[in-house]
Amino acid sequence: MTCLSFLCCRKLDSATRSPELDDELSGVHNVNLYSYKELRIATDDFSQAKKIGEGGFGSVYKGKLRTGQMAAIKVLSSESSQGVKEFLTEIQVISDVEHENLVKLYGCCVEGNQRILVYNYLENNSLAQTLLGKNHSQIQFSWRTRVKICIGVAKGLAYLHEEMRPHIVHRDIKASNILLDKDLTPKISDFGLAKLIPPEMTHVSTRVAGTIGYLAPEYAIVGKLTRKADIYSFGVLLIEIVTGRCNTNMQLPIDEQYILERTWQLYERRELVMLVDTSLNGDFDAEQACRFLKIGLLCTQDSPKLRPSMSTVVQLLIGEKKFDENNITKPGLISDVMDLKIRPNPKAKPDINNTSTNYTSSGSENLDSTSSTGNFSQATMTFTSVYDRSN
Ligand SMILES: Nc1ncnc2c1ncn2[C@@H]1O[C@H](COP(=O)(O)OP(=O)(O)OP(=O)(O)O)[C@@H](O)[C@H]1O
Repeated sequence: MTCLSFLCCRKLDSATRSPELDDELSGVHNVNLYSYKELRIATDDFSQAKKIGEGGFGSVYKGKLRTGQMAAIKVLSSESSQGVKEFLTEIQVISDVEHENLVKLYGCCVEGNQRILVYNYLENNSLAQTLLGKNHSQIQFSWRTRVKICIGVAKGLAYLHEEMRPHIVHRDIKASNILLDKDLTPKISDFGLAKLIPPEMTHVSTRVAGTIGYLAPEYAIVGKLTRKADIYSFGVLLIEIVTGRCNTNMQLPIDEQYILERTWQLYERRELVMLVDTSLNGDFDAEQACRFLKIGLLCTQDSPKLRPSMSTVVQLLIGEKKFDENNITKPGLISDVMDLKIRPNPKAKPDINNTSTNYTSSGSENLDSTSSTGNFSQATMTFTSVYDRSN
């Protein structure tokens, strides 16, 4: 294990490293550099038995490091040039980040074609596989635990948005990116899509990346990225945690398929309490649960200006601050990939080099938009919208 800032002094695969990669790495500090050999030993040669997950950019293995620490070892798929970019972004972004509700990056491995990230191993998997993937988990998510998870995620995001300089927008807040440690403390993971927003800028224009179902309308349609896009995704996640269901479920009756639409309907009928996860068997604080659902609606307002900042969300969740219900209007909703094709921004100028809509899945799940389960909506996607003018 070597400190990455010494990398340039070592003739480590310099023949196979691009000058671009060297450039990117020279700016990265505070990250340990692991040899491929150490990680191969830790994972029994990346054996199936040690594999714990598969994400959009590669496979994840569990392994014991030489120090005795358990680690989650994420091997980037070697064909993906986009993956290398995500890899470098992830290192740059999280090497400086330390917070109870953010996954800790121990270090990385850059040898030959290998790009590997080494994280703190979290014992209790992701919210997607536990809370929302009910059949595969023994974990009981009591109301207290859910409150702790919602507040923890909100604090982690508030830290990225407001305490980090430059501000960090995560861009892919969703249930599969919230991991749980042995005490069910939530940790936000997967910073590969993160974007840094310098303090003087209000937003950056970017190729859209994220997960349908969690995407803020203004970001999905014209690629305008601000912290408010994460706040929208957090609102969707908050409602998922209270209700115990995925944001999209095509197997439900038509007016219940999209969780935001359903939440709005029941809010208007003053019947929000009916949405709370029935597996709690009524063992929850109804006032608090309805407040959380209303905060979810506030976070997912169509106009980004109407969404509260994350530090305000934390205060609202813990009851330190109150909100005016008159401020809640119908949430914005992107329900279908097709929406992205047919709703261009009339003010934006098209880029002549980039006039087609190009959806590239980086996820491992079924991206067929006719899928009856609606699973496509939970995979991370990157796509270039018609009016994208950026990177
Ligand atoms: N630090 C970790 N500790 C324990 N398990 C982890 C850790 N990181 C990832 N995993 C497991 O590996 C799986 C894949 O993670 P990864 O971040 O690569 O993709 P994802 O977020 O599920 O999907 P996508 O990249 O398409 O958004 C996770 O769902 C989780 O089960």
